[in-house]
Amino acid sequence: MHDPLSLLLAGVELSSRQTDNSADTAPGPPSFLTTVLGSLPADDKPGTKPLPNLVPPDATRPWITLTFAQSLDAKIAGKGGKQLILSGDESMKMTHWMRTMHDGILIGVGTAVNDNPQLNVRHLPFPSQNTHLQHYHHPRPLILDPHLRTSPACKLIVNASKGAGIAPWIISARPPSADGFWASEGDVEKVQQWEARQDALCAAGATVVLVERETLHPDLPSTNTDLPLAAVLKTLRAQGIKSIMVEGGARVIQSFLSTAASEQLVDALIITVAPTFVGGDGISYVERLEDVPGIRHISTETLGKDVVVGLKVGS
Ligand SMILES: NC(=O)C1=CN([C@@H]2O[C@H](COP(=O)(O)OP(=O)(O)OC[C@H]3O[C@@H](n4cnc5c(N)ncnc54)[C@H](OP(=O)(O)O)[C@@H]3O)[C@@H](O)[C@H]2O)C=CC1
Ligand SMILES: Nc1nc(O)c(N)c(N[C@@H]2O[C@H](COP(=O)(O)O)[C@@H](O)[C@H]2O)n1
Repeated sequence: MHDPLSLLLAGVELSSRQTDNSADTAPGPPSFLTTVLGSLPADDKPGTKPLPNLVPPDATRPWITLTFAQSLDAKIAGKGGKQLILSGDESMKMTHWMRTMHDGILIGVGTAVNDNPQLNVRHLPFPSQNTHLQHYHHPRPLILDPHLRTSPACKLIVNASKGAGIAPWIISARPPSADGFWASEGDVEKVQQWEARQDALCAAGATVVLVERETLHPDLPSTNTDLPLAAVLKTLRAQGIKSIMVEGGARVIQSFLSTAASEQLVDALIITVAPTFVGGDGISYVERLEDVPGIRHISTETLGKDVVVGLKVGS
């Protein structure tokens, strides 16, 4: 039943991942990554600061690198959203180098709840002195979470409370006013529950960053609770976040790609393709990459068993 081939086809990791404890064996990011995104000035040790050259075309938003790992049949997760480790050791390490290059790392609450990720850089070589967290730049975790579904007991918050991670910012929006013309009795309760979740997250050490909902008809009740990406990015830029690595999941990738088809919102894409098939019941993103205007190939590299493709958008 669980022969190596079926496990491989299901995207299951076959060997245990080893953490490389030598800072000398892998002194810096793979050349593929520096070709696509750039590198730190020679005076700075690799991985210790976000890249200063990641500058967006205008000051209304941060630089956006959209990145994910997919199977040959373009799935990013298994049946029912089961988390799959698609990246091999080498491309996973590349992803961790990429994390050091950005001010923030953004995921949707679907990924936060489903994967309970750490979003740290633990696959990079340990420096001989100093702790991992002190040596490397760790990006600020950013979670798109309109209904505050993130658990106060998730790894991101617990790690930060132990001094072993950067506390996440939960990006949300206050629910529509409970005393407006369209409000119903249930709305009062919804607002109270949202406020209770906000208090619990803040008490656990997270920061809730509020975004104003932008709607064409502010007097009508909104059925779409997705946070407007342009407003999210503007808020984050105003809070000092100059570059963001967007790691998924499916709906967030879809939102960024569909918005990028009409306005420039994504600056670079780095896609890891693992030599495995997940099958028709796996989770995919449905937007078409070719619909993003100005998208162009920059570099491709084989890292272990995977192929990693780097693209850029705009000039
Ligand atoms: N292979 C890979 O590289 C990766 C794979 N994954 C996989 O992806 C899956 C999770 O994806 P998915 O369930 O789609 O969840 P997402 O992580 O994409 O989160 C989606 C949720 O984010 C909230 N949200 C707020 N604003 C927006 C917006 N503008 N656009 C989209 N979402 C918004 C919504 O929350 P609400 O519902 O509360 O309104 C929405 O349901 C998991 O299976 C995970 O393992 C994740 C990352 C990388
Ligand atoms: N690069 C990459 N390859 C995969 O195979 C993946 N499944 C992911 N997933 C993303 O990484 C998060 C997990 O991060 P930690 O290992 O907990 O630090 C996961 O939530 C996805 O965002 N990425």
